[in-house]
Amino acid sequence: MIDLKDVSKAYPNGVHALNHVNLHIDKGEFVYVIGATGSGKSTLIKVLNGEIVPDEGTVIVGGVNVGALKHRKVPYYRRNVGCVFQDYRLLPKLTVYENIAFALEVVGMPRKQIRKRVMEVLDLVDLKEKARSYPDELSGGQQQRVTIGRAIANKPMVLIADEPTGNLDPEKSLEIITLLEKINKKLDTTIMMVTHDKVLVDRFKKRTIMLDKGYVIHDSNRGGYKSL
Ligand SMILES: Nc1ncnc2c1ncn2[C@@H]1O[C@H](COP(=O)(O)OP(=O)(O)OP(=O)(O)O)[C@@H](O)[C@H]1O
Repeated sequence: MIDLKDVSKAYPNGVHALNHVNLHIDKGEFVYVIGATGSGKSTLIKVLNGEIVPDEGTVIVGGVNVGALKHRKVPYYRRNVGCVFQDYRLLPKLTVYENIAFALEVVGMPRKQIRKRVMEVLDLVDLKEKARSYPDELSGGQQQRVTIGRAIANKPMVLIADEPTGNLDPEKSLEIITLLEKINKKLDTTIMMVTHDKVLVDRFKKRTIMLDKGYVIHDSNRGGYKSL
């Protein structure tokens, strides 16, 4: 599903954010990406979602050579890659229902189908009763569940979550990881989760990829910090 071959990226200031990264992630895998601040995690996400083009190497996601995409094709590609961020990024003037529906309107889904799909998604993220609420009427955990719902509404092949529990307390973090596991199992969505949360990584063990100064320094299937 995701294939990076010898991917390197340096920023104009000379920082080598990714160095000869090789990764293969199968369809349906759920992997953590960990590493100290500045180790290249966000840059890895950006080469995967087409935000930046690597200087060297190839990035293939679901058969698409992301680095070779023409600029105008990137938005179409992104429909297949759902993204969730630490800071939610919901539209404040739209309700929960409308926030999710909006993601489907922009891809041209017919109104009737949108209604059905949004209700399915609200059920999955367990927020049916909040459909008419606005983001600022929700807790952080609920807002993150809406964001996840919006990211998966269009049934992307890959879901990238950049520190999705970064602003949440341990109990809410647990809810989020459980929801992501449900999506991974039920929909077979490939998930890459960037995290600093040692407790989650140790408790919900998964393949764990560790970056350091732009290099992959560990890649362990056993999961948990102790396995690295
Ligand atoms: N736009 C940019 N221009 C110049 N340097 C950058 C840019 N973005 C990131 N960097 C540098 O590239 C390196 C990798 O940054 P990146 O944001 O990928 O790290 P990260 O692991 O996501 O860090 P964090 O955990 O703090 O989010 C860092 O040294 C950073 O300062």
